[in-house]
Amino acid sequence: MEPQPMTMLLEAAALAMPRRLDPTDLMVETPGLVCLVGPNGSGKTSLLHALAGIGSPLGSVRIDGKDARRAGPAERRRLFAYLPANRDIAWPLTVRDVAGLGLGDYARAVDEALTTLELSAFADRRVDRLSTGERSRVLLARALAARPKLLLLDEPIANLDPLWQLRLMDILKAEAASGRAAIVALHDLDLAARYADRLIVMKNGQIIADGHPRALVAGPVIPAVFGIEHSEAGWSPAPHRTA
Ligand SMILES: Nc1ncnc2c1ncn2[C@@H]1O[C@H](COP(=O)(O)OP(=O)(O)OP(=O)(O)O)[C@@H](O)[C@H]1O
Repeated sequence: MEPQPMTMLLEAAALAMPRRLDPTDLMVETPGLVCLVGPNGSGKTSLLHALAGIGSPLGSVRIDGKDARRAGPAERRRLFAYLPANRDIAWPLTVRDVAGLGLGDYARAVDEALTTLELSAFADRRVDRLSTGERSRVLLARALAARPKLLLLDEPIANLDPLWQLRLMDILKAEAASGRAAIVALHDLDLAARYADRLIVMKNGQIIADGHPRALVAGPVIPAVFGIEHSEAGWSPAPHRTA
């Protein structure tokens, strides 16, 4: 059987944020889990912000042919969900309330997402009384519950324990396999190499490499960008930074 053509999902044309992100063209197709890696300050959050339309970015973003910037709130929820790096929510609301914020028609999907993130037993607890990792899972549940075409996730595994880091990457892989796209900023190169379908490497507000994760992680770009080197023991600082 002929392979099915992939759906063009996201097209970001000359997307930029002055002083934060250089003009960037990006096309992402479904299904796909795209990991963004790069040193601190390299522009991962800025790229996610620009894609999500946060902070008056320049350029245009089209998702399945629709201009994401012109979409109304309900349409935006179907197009994409954004998980910020800062999950420090201190609202006196329950887990179920927060997971369903702005998702009035999605009660069942919210319950399913709470189950996926193993939060059902917490559903009536206040989010401001949860641990940091638990709060992260609540906001992840909200992102998944909207069932958007595109997930934009900033360091979703930060604050998660090792088991939940792996579980979340499995969940994201399954989400991508079900026809979505996810663009995920990550600092863990090994998880990025293991799970991503595509790896984008950023430096100084630019995409400097974009390709197959294992090939990129085994090649010269990552060591040069981060100033690290790989051995049997894992990653370690390179004696002399080359980038
Ligand atoms: N609100 C802002 N206004 C101006 N410059 C900003 C703003 N936020 C970030 N920057 C700058 O933009 C650059 C990219 O920051 P960004 O947060 O996108 O990096 P990052 O790759 O996500 O970093 P990290 O790994 O530390 O989260 C940095 O030099 C940062 O100082």
